[in-house]
Amino acid sequence: MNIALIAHDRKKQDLITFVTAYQPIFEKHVLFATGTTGLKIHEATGLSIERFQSGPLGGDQEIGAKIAKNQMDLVIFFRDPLTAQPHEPDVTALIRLCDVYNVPLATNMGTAEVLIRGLEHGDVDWRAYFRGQNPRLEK
Ligand SMILES: O=C(CO)COP(=O)(O)O
Repeated sequence: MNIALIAHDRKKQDLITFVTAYQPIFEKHVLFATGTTGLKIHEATGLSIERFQSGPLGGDQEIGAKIAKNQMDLVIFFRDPLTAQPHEPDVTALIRLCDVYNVPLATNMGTAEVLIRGLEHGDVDWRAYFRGQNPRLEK
């Protein structure tokens, strides 16, 4: 599965902690991230992550483009609900595209726990069928 990892600055440590806790699961999938988030997760875990631009410079939109092309299966986006973001329209657009394409989206750690355990349990396998692929054959 293709998984996008994104966190606003005050949520980055939470996401690093989360990915570290579930690293054995994340290792089985293809990871993408906005620029700074991806760098920090890579530094903390050594996981291989394809990085896009930093969020304020267009990274959210790049991930949105992959969603629009049916190339993203799950999005974990730890938003900071208490800090205004200069690129708020991009954040809103990314979340909107997840809803347009029925891509599972966690915007906080509580939901991310449920999603990642469900992923391991095969509950997201329907995404691969949706893409016309066998979920057991792809990384
Ligand atoms: O701003 C972001 C998401 O909206 C995240 O971007 P960075 O990962 O580059 O900090």
